[in-house]
Amino acid sequence: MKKYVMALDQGTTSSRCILFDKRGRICSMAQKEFAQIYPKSGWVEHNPMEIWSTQIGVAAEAISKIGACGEEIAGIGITNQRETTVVWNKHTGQPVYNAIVWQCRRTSDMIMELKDSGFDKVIQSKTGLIPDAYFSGTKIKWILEHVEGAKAEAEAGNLLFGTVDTWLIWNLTRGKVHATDYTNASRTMLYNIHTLEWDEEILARLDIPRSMLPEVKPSSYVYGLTAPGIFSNEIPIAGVAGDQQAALFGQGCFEPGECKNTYGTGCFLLMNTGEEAIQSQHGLLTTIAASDNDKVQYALEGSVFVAGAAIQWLRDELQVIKTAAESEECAMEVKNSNGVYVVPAFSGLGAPYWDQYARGTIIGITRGVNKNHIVRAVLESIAYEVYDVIKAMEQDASLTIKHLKVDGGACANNFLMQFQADILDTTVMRPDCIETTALGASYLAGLATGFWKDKKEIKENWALSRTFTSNMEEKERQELIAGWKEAVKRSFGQASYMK
Ligand SMILES: Nc1ncnc2c1ncn2[C@@H]1O[C@H](COP(=O)(O)OP(=O)(O)O)[C@@H](O)[C@H]1O
Ligand SMILES: O=P(O)(O)OC[C@H](O)CO
Repeated sequence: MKKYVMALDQGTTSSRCILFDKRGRICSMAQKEFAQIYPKSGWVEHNPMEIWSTQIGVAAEAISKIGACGEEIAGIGITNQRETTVVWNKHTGQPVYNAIVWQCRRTSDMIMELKDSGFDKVIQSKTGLIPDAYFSGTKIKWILEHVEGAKAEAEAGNLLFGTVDTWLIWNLTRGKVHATDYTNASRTMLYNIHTLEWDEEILARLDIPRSMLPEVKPSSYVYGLTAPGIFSNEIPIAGVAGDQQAALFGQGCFEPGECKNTYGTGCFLLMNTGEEAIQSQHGLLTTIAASDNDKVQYALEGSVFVAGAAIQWLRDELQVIKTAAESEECAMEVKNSNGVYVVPAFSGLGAPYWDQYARGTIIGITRGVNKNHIVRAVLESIAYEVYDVIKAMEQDASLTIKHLKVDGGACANNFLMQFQADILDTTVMRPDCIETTALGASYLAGLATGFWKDKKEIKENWALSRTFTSNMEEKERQELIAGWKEAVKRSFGQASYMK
């Protein structure tokens, strides 16, 4: 009997596996962090073999923790850090270079060239994206231009490209399936989100051979079976979606106007816009949302590059906290940030500013500022970043967001959630299950394999854990926001004059 759906959640900092039951409850979970590689300032890489080994390792661990067997698993849903780029040899399965991570800034100058020639407009109208080093397109170009022999091998049809979902599917099927889903394809900057095809004009401009690209399939669809020996039996890979689109689905945001915000390494606000691909006038992206059939749905997205990563920076680099959770205690020790603002533009700024050359900035330091003020200012900065993207979304969609569904690791922080509600003057709703990314992927797989009947059944699983409502006076809110806007301005363009 089928008891579980297995979600493989390959995030920026860790690989996770969760087994969910029919009611969307977590039955088993295993997680492993892996190495972040920073070869140069602004560059970020992962080892693709470590992505694979940690992901398959946590899958085995989650299964054995509860003594489950392969036969009890109805299907696998894959969800992943998006845009991160892997190129490998299709005969040996060996990557030709490390995975270039979505946060990596190494192709900023390539993007500037595209902008200078006006090609950014072509890209935006076809892909829905605001050209940036964030997306996969220029990362592939960089690998082909900088790895010895890669260009010729790619032209000879020997190299394959994939985002992390594709890399995992390839390994799970031992090279049988080279595919991705609509949501991940829509983050490559190579995919026309209106015609649902790889775009020949953009491929030609970036000099990327079409033969490297995976087939594109719906998010809820049987991609193939795991190869013999991977698990105790062959399990269908039946759901695939980029992590932010999976979270939107996992939160049950199926109708136009419904939105969620995920507080993970970065922060990603997504609003379902149904069959309409709205082009933002305020610095947001148009992207493909996950759906339960082969009919494509769209979403508006505000992508903030650094959120929980700033808490990790406090923990690992500054070493002012020992655990991420300790940031909440520090913030509550002080009444306010004592005039300090932190802009965590470690990887430039994404939505709504899109400044590739912005860098991290701290302003307002006086002699009385202590570590708790700095920690508090970092947490507050996450809420301000979200404020900026919410305001952009409200303008684009001509509506007011009165309730915000949240998820992701950092939404466990009560101080942050309260400050978020204060700054937005909006009710923040935290569900019982904050692992909605994994949950969304499992829903997609469970719908494709008949484990769940329909979206109605899924929606009934959503349960509220806690709401946060605003306690702040309007005057204070406006003063704080004005200070943030000033701080953001100071972060602009720093990398361009510090080269
Ligand atoms: N209690 C907390 N307070 C603030 N940040 C937290 C807390 N717990 C986890 N985080 C942050 O959340 C992030 C992990 O969330 P997760 O959703 O697992 O991210 P990802 O999928 O991007 O790896 C980390 O960056 C961590 O610093
Ligand atoms: O790893 P996460 O959860 O922060 O998500 C990363 C995003 O998919 C990047 O676009």
